[in-house]
Amino acid sequence: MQDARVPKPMLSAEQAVMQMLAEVRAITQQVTVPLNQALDRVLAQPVISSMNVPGYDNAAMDGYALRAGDIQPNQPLAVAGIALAGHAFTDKVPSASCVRIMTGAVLPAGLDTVVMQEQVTLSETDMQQQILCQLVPAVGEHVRRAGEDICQGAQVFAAGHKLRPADLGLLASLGIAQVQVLRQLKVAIFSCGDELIPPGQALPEGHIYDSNRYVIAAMLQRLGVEVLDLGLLPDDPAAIEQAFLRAMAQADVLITSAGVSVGDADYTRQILHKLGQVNFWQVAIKPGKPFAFGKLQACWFFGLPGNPVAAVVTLEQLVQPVLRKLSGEGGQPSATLLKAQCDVPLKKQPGRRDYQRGWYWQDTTGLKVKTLGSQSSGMLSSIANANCYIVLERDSGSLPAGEMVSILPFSVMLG
Ligand SMILES: Nc1nc2c(c(=O)[nH]1)N[C@H]1C(S)=C(S)[C@@H](COP(=O)(O)OP(=O)(O)OC[C@H]3O[C@@H](n4cnc5c(N)ncnc54)[C@H](O)[C@@H]3O)O[C@H]1N2
Ligand code: MOO
Repeated sequence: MQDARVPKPMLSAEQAVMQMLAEVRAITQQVTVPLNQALDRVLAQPVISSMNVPGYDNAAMDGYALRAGDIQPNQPLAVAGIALAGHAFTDKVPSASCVRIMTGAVLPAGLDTVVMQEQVTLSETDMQQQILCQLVPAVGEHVRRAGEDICQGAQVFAAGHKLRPADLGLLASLGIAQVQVLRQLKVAIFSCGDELIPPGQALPEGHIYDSNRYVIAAMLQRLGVEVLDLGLLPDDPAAIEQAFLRAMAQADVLITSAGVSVGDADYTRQILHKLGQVNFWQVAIKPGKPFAFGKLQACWFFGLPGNPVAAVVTLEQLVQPVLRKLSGEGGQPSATLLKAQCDVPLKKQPGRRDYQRGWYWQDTTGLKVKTLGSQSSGMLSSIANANCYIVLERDSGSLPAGEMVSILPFSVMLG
């Protein structure tokens, strides 16, 4: 067993993430879900379009469909009929004629151009309507061509794509009513500690409310995984071991918070060593230094630090990429660091990369950011009131107000 008192070399966040990513493999089981339940699900197979979208040439504007070559100066075109969306227009259109057409209606055979109704002068003689074009249109103007959005046979999405709201619309536009996706990753969570009380109950002296379970469950929901909440446990080895065994039997992943630092009163560490292989790491980030990762038979284990903000930061920055890989997500979005001018001085000690909680906004001179109150890793208000991290690299010390700093807007897990 490792001796918790022996200082370990600190890993960078990138090293920790790379080591974990190298170990895990994506789940492979597939399920079929109807489109209206497919949001945030990961495609198990590529989607190939079996049709053109649009399926036919149609009008992009309300106006008149015509042959551009028929337009001669001061020569009106006779209106030969009307083409409405959803209704076939089958009449042959004589030369030097046009058809009144509505947006989305099929372009009548032989015609090649639509002129907006605002750009024609309409007149009527002997029950016959006719138009005079005010401008000479380019051939094909205001016509949406068959297949110009999506071509029959084209790959629309690759396997591993996580479906977003617009994607569901696009699949619907192809007539796809259900999709083959990977089953959801099942993530068990629990909180543990004699000092913890569930919200809604009276708080005895020397106790705090269990907040980590609520933040962690909500962040996991945002990621689109299935959450198995095993509740709040006392510091009782039998109860903790039972919860571990349940997670191992029912979940792909177990995420706990607390018990990963050097304190004495944690049975968690002993039980983890008994049930599987778990490494206790020191990661050079603040907050979030103590962190555990390993495997309990077939169940991956992530031990987040107990301090609430440290739990949030490690879940978002270290665990999120691994959960995305386990869920089968390909081409994970890389976090985009932005530059902003910091309105306030920042306190920092060199040694770890800081994820200070900040609020950024745009003003006339560019992006600005400020911290909001204390940066203690026990204070959830520091993250609840923030919309980004101010990322200060390992070697950096304190900074005066006015410096340009790197900011990392919150990911979907916190946004
Ligand atoms: N001597 C040292 N002490 C500590 C170190 C260290 O390096 N040397 N690291 C500190 C850091 S950094 C962190 S972070 C914490 C992490 O400790 P643990 O993960 O072992 O967690 P605990 O000590 O059990 O709890 C820490 C803190 O979090 C509160 N907590 C725990 N669970 C919850 C919950 N579900 N909801 C709300 N709050 C929770 C707990 O009451 C403690 O206050 O260790 C430092 N110590
Ligand atoms: O993880 Mo601790 O301070 O870094 O809260």
